[in-house]
Amino acid sequence: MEMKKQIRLNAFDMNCVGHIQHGLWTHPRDRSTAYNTIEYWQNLAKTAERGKFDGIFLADIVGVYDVYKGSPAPSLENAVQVPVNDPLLVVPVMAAATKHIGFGVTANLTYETPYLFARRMSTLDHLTGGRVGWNIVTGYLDSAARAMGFTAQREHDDRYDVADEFMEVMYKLWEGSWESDAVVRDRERRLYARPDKVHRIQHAGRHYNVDAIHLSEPSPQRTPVLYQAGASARGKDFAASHAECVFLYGPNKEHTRKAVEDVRQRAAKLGRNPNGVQFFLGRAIVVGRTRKEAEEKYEEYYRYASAEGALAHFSSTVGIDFSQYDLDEPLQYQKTDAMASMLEAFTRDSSQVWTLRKIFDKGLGARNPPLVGSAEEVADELQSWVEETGVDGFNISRVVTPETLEDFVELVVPILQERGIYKRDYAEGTLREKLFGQGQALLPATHPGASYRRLGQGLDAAE
Ligand SMILES: Cc1cc2nc3c(=O)[nH]c(=O)nc-3n(C[C@H](O)[C@H](O)[C@H](O)COP(=O)(O)O)c2cc1C
Repeated sequence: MEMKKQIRLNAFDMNCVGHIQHGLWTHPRDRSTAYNTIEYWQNLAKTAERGKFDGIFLADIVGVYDVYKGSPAPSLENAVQVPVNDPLLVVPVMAAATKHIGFGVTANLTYETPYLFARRMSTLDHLTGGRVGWNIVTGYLDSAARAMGFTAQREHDDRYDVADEFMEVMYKLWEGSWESDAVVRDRERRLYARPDKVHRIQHAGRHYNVDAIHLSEPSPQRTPVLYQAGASARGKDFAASHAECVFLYGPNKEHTRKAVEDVRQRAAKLGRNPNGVQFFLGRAIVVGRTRKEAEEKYEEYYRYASAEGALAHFSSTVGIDFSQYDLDEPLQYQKTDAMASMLEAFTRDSSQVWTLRKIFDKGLGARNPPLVGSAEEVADELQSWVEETGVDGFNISRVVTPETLEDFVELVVPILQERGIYKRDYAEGTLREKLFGQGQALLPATHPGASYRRLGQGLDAAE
C-alpha cells in the first residue's frame, strides 16, 4: 500500500513574550512571560515531542520595531517581540529534555562573522546530536543597522548577495575544512586529529575574507538543515540555491501553491531535486472538541488581542508607519527596504483590495486569522492545504501558550495519525534524516554546499 504524504509540524515560537498574536500575553492562562526560564522551554519542547512534532521553529529579530509612530514605545508597551532573548541559547536547554525533536533556529547573518557563527552552529549540532537547523535571515530593520554602527540597512536585494557569499564561507568551513576521517582519537598513538586531513579554507571575497581551519570537528550533519523565509523574487532565488525547508505565509491557497511551485522550479533549474525543498506554512490554530467550543475560545482570546501591537509589528515588517493611515484606506504597493514580499502579497500579488481593517479584523493581534474549528475540521483544513498547495507542513504559532499547543497535541494529532498522514513515532537519525530519509545526514550531492565537501577515506567516500 502506498504511504500517504506525511504532514510535517513545527511549533513556532520566539524567545520573547509577544510573538505573532499580539496582546495575548495578558490572557490569564498565558505563560509567555516565563520565556526567560529553562522550565518554559523544556515544557514547550516536551509537549511538542509528545505530539511527535518534527521541530521547534524559533523566529528571531535583531533590532526593535520602531516604525509605528516613529517610536519603540508601542512595541515596548505591548511586548511586540521586545524584550527578545537569544534563540540559539535555548536550543541545548530543550535538547536536554528531549530525544528526537529538531530545532529550526533563526539567526540573522548580517551581523555575524562567518568564522564564529560556523562554530556556534557546529556546537549546537554536536550538543543536539544532529537535531539543529538554521533559518537563514538577513534582517529587515533599520533599527538593527543603527544598533550595529550603520546608518541604515543594506538595500533589499544586496542583502541576499551578501548572504550568498556568507553561505559559501559556511559551506567551506562546515564541509571543506575537516575530512570525515580527520578525527582518530587514538590514545595509544597520542593522535587526536590528523593534521593532513584538516584543511585551511581560504576565502577572499567581496564581503568576507577568511583564512582559517574550522574550529569544530565535524558534527553529525556538518551543515545544519537550512531553512529560509524570504519570499520576494530575489528571496526565492536564494531559497532555490540554499534552502532545504522554506517557511512561508500564504494569504490563500492559490498564492501559496504558486509560491511553492515557483521555488521548486527555480531549484530544479539549478540542478537540485525540487522535492529536496520542503515547505512549511505559518498558521495559528484555535481548536475545540466541537466547533462551538473552538469559537467560544476564539471569542475569549479575542478580548485580549492588541490592535496596536499588531500595527506596530506590521509597520516595521513592511517599513511603513501605519499610524498615518486610515484603517479603511486601500493598501498601496510602495518600495521599501523592509519585507518586500509581505507588502507584495497584500498589494501587487493580490486580486483583492486590502485595508488595514481587513487585514487585522479576525487576526487575534496578528495579520492572519487563525484556523478555528473542531479537531476534525482543523485536520480537514490542514489536509486540504497540503493536498491543494503542495506545502509539506505547518509552523503552528502560539496563541495562548502553552494552551493552544496542548490543545493541538491532544485533539488534532490523534486524528492526523488515524488518517495515516502523520507519524505515530519518530524515525531514528538526525533532523535531516528525519525530514528526508535514512542515510541523508549530510547535505545531498545536488545541494551546492555538498560540492565543498572533502572526501576522506571514511564515511563520506561511501556515499
Ligand atoms: C514567513 C516568514 C518568516 C520570517 N521570519 C523571520 C525571522 O524570524 N527573523 C527575521 O529577521 N526575518 C524573518 N523573515 C524575513 C525574511 O528573512 C526577509 O528578510 C524578508 O522577508 C525580506 O525578504 P523578502 O522580501 O525576500 O521576503 C521572515 C519572512 C517570512 C516571509
